[in-house]
Amino acid sequence: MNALVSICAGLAAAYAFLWALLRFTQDEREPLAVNTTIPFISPLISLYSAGFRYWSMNSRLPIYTLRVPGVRLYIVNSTELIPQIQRHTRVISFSPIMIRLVSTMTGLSKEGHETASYEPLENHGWALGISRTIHQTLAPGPLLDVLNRRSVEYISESLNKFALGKETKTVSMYKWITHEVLLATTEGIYGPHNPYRDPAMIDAWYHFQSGIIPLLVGIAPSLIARKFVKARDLVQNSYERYFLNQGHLHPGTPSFTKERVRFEEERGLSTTDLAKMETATSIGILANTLPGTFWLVYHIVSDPEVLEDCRRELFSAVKISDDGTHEVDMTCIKTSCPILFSTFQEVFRFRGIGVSARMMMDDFLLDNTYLLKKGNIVLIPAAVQHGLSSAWGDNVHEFYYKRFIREQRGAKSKRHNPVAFRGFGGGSTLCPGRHFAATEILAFASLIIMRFNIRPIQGYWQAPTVENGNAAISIQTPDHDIDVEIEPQNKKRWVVTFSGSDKPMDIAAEDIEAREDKKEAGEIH
Ligand code: HEM
Repeated sequence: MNALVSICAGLAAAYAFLWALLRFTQDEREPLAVNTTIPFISPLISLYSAGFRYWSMNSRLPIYTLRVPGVRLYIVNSTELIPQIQRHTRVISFSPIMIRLVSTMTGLSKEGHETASYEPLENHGWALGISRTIHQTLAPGPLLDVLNRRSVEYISESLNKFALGKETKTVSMYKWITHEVLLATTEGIYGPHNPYRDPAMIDAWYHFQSGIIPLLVGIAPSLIARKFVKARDLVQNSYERYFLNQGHLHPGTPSFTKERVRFEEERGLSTTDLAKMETATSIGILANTLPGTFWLVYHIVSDPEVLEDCRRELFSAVKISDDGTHEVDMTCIKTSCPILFSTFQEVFRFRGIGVSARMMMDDFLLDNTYLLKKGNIVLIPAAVQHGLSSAWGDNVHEFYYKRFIREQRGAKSKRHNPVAFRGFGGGSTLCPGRHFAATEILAFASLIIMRFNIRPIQGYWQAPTVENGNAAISIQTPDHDIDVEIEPQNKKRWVVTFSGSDKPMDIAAEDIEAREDKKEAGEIH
């Protein structure tokens, strides 16, 4: 009995202490602290149990604080606050977070970590320098065209082979699509020595990807995340062989890879650390592109109206010669298929759940109202923006494939606020791979829907649930696969080309703004 009383008294004292600690350390100018029933613990329980749905459950306040052990999380819901956060890149910075993520996830050496941590807010430091190199080599234009062309060629050749032989094939749709796109992406990015040509590397990568969160926890990974460490080491060893064999220097390897490696080597990074860095980069390159392609194909083929509209639009861009050869330039598809492009954007709105993270480098009064304290973290969950009826209308919770077509809303009606579209993040860390990924995903989906009929084996389409997704990925992943029959529509010969273009697509708010600025300056019409 006495023991029970002592335990209860101890718990009550601990609770009172935590309550007082939270209350007296929370400045009243800071965003309101919520979920404080058990101070510092309740948010962890809620986040663990609700997963990505937690953010939408708390979307009423413009901004709020979650107090968790050791740090405050400032969660931003208001669309109006987002540009203000993205403008102040020195005070509200991504660089320290990026360095920590890369270092912890990959087990970078001490010297590698020092190199990566050098001057994180300055242009000559590693973080901003590598980001600049990546953005330059992935910007629309000739360098990106090389990358896109190789991926499109791979997709076209692979689908040609797939269409040969047996009339109808049965596949697990998610597994098949992600495998095709993984190879198309990495063939483009790593050139003729692509390490993913080895099936063991592919297996190891999938395994590593599923363990990012345990690896990021960073506490004794070789004990608590043993199997993921093993998979990560296999991926790293494979990359190390690629660099030692100078795969990155092959003339068929694009500037995106060449220039990044040159930048890292100039900073004295060892080949082992280079391979570790590349292991982290592989997540950015692949983890969202694979499920993104699956969802686009799924949302088109599972709805006869969407399929019909997209097919009609796509076939108007195909040239059919006298012998029946079908010829298509994927560059035209990007620019002349507004329904398909709107469906693509709707996929990333409807399925996009990324959370942009920034570190407070100093105290800052946001919007002259909210005090954000140095050393804490700002989070912008895309799921909140994507679920705002104020931004998207009453049908916000439906998949509406024509949502992004401007004419759809009438000439006079207002376009949706592009800032509320966060499928590719925003601000200084807006995904630089969006144009590459969009081209590849659109090319794959286009060829699939033009060349094949896809039917679910169970006789009807049922959207997979998405409860067990990977918190490190910016888009939902299906909990189970869908077995489908794929049948070629005809046996015609297809010639697929990619002529290239330096014209960016209107994917993010920043793309639209840049185009409108150019129009105003008379540079385009
Ligand atoms: C459908 C595919 C993709 C999606 C949905 C996606 C999404 C995102 C998101 C949400 C961010 C974070 C932005 C922020 O924090 O505000 C990001 C950043 C980034 N993405 Fe992507 N991404 C995709 C494909 C790619 C590809 C193919 C590459 C490379 C070839 C790439 C490279 C990067 C890099 C390097 C960053 C960090 C940017 C920086 O630090 O400046 N992404 N991406």
